[in-house]
Amino acid sequence: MSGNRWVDPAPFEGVRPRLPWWFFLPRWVKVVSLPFALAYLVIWLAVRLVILAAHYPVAVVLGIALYLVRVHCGLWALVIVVLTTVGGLVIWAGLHRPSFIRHAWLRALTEWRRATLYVPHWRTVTRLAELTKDSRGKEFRPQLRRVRSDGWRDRVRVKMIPAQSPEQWEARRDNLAHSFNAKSCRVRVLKPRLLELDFIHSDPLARPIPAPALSADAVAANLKGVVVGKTETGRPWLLRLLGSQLLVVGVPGAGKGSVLWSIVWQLAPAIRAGLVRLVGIDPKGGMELGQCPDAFAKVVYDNGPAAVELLEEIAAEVKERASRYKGIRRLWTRSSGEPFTVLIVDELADVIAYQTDKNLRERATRAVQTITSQGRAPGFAVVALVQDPRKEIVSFRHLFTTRVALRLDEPIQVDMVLGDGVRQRGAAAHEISENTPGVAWIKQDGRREPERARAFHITDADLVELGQFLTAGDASVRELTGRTSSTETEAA
Ligand SMILES: Nc1ncnc2c1ncn2[C@@H]1O[C@H](COP(=O)(O)OP(=O)(O)OP(=O)(O)O)[C@@H](O)[C@H]1O
Repeated sequence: MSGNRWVDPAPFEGVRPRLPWWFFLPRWVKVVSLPFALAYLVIWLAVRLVILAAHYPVAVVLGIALYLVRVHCGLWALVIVVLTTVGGLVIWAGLHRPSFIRHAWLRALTEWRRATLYVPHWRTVTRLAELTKDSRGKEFRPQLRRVRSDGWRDRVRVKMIPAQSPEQWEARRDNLAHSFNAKSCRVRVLKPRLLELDFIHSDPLARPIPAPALSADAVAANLKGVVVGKTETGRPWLLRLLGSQLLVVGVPGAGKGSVLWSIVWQLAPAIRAGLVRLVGIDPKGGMELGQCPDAFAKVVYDNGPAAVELLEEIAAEVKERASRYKGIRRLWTRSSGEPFTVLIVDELADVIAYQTDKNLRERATRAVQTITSQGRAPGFAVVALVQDPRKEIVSFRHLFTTRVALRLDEPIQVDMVLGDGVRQRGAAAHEISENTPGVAWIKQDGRREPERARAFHITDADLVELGQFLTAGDASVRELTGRTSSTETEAA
């Protein structure tokens, strides 16, 4: 007050303390509920301990064992046990490295990364990346679940908060990768509300993968899963040819040739036995397919009338076989007695888009469309290689059920090849290094998750060997190359 004038006091701006609801309960209610509250607390603590032991089994078991040794046997016994354990681990690693890495090293690494990286920073990172939400004074936080380290990547399971979508996590892949010291991060949906984040630390496909020995067993060739390389998880990269059409896209030097020759390499025994027939078109004058012409029943080194006629011939065969199969079989099988036909077109754009003659262009496009759309059942597969995935170049990309994106220049090209949303799930084909030709992202129709893999490195010497394998008998190939096929090794 100044003089007799009333001055309003400043409004109270402090945060009133929020007391918990049970504080206002009558005293007798509190006394009655106390044993129940204590029992609940004990159960909660026990559950937390079990969860802790499940997340850190190695540390918990080791810690308890060492503690018991120290208490019951003394300090020297503890030192001896520690030295013996370390010695045992070193011997194990020396004798059988893969099992040591799998059962000891990766388990320890998992617990280390969880304890030192993900648990301490999870709350801060999710808050700063705006993946948490405040509602009515309550914070909703995504839960950090199971962590598994594979060495080159950490798989981190996350339970999303209500009303959150995987896209929100996909949009923050880079933020998460940097926050957890990883090179990149991928988001996979395991089931509703449960995600798995892959934090990538190194590239398991950094080294070229040599071609395996040529198999002499023609029947072993599995057209539903031709092994053309290795995936980043260490499994074989299987490409489906039977019932599938394949589009391989990559900038010059991305390694399209290695995908193409890896397919031919694995089909070689079946080609030699007449179970599979290869037909090829190489508009680059034979620069690619001319390296092993013996693999092909028919091959044209041009994009002119001869190439278009070959395409039309195959299209006519597709229709003729399809009409014969009608009502007899729904999908080609070996018992049909006719060879499975693989049409390989190196640089498809030269045949259907860059063709100067409009008439030839339209005829070629029609024929390729017929083969890709109707060839599935009668046993025809197209393996089309192309550098430019734009719609103007290949207007019928959707007809290819398996799409392989090797190194590309721009993110938009990845979307064109693999389809919308696949890049956001981690398939960053535009980020594949120039130093790793043959590395690709693969998307198969019907499978949500894309796969990353590297094709075999088929060298010029391998192509010479392939040519000899296709024209000569096994013995001469062995003499020439000194390699033993996998089936022979098994037989031995
Ligand atoms: N899987 C692979 N592993 C290791 N090196 C590879 C692999 N694939 C290709 N390379 C190497 O990369 C280079 C380019 O490969 P390739 O010629 O197959 O690329 P491309 O995409 O077919 O190029 P272009 O479109 O110009 O024909 C070659 O030197 C080859 O030896």
